[in-house]
Amino acid sequence: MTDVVLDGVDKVYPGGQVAVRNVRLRINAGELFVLLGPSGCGKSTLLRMIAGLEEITAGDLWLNGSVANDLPPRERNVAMVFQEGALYPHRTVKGNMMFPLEVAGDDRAEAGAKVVELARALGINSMIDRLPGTLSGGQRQRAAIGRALIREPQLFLMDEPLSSLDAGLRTELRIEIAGLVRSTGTTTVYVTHDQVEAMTMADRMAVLRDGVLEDVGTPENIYSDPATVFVAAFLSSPPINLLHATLWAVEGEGLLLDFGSQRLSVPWNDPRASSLISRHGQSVIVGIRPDTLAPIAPGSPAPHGTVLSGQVRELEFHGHEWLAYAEAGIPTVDATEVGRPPPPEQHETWRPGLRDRLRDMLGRPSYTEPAEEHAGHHRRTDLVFRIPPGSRPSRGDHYALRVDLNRVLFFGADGRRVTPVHR
Ligand SMILES: Nc1ncnc2c1ncn2[C@@H]1O[C@H](COP(=O)(O)OP(=O)(O)OP(=O)(O)O)[C@@H](O)[C@H]1O
Repeated sequence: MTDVVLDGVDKVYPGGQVAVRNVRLRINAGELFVLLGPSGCGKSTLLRMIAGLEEITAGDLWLNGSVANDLPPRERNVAMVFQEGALYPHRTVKGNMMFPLEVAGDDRAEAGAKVVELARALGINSMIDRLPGTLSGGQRQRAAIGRALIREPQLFLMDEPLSSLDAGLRTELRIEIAGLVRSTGTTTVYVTHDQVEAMTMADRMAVLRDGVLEDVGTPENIYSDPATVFVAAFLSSPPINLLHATLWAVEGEGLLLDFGSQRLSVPWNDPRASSLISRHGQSVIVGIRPDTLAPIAPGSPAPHGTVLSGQVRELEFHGHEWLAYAEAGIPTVDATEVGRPPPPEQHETWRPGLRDRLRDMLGRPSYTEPAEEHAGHHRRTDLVFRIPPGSRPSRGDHYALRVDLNRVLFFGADGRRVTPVHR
């Protein structure tokens, strides 16, 4: 087992392409650690630097307490599996798995027994005498994983090993891989762009964007307490509602989230109020996951400041629930835009009527100043929410939705969380 530390690591490819920027990360010995992010964010580059297949431009890589920047790959005791695990086509599964042991000069009988044992754990023991060309994609990947693990590496690196398989097989194999590497205790770094794979497999995970580490933590941490808008959006399926609001501190009422046509209010006794008040008069991004919105039966009372409403425009039936897309007249934010330079046509949206009323109430001259920050690119789109099965919703229906304010997330215009992130 090896622990891996990346200390301020950069990668700039010849030609100037910056793939990884100042990554600081500790992967603990024995951990199944997932690197998650969209295509091109630098996941493979980071993995290849750990393997020694790519030079580190700046910063240090530590393996087991020693700087390993210049350590040749063969001296790192690392095994790697790629998207298409390359097997020797003229060797059987057993021959492929035996190969690393043969090279190391291991006893043949002992090596053979080891291969059979691992093949059994991987569910391919009945096909160890077959050639790779006669196997399915999933079986080939199992054999490639077997060949990588047979040497009992200190560090196991996997680069999207399931991405060429169909959905059912991916689900089956991800459970098996996680079980296998946990049972061996091998430190494993697993790269994927699939958030479900990351959340279901990882002990801890990191989310990368444009070569920058946006967040690191357990899947539970990152899902419920994301550091940035990008992370919240990347891990949300169905998509998180990211609503643009202006935040006003209103005496006697609480922190008013003004969405233009609708409002919510966070009471003063909410533990986040002390952080939110510093954003008085500014743009914020309010993150509301669909499972944080509950349809209210017509006529049922709801506490003041906890309800949003919309008219259903589209419906999707998912068996265990309906997913509704409702027009709510609220400007929404595109997570991929936040934290990047704003488009030139962007401008602050605010309501002079409300601003004037609040100025009168609080007597704070700052209301007359336009907010300095901008929260990404605003579009008027839909509010996504869930409707329990058994209902018979229709397009055009009006819904009032109770918002679980405790689970609402607040981000600044730069995409970072306004309230403290707990790790
Ligand atoms: N050899 C190279 N020379 C120049 N640029 C490269 C090279 N390899 C990768 N890049 C660039 O570095 C960035 C990160 O690439 P990388 O392959 O690490 O991303 P990734 O997150 O693994 O993407 P994917 O999921 O699509 O494989 C990309 O912009 C890519 O175009």
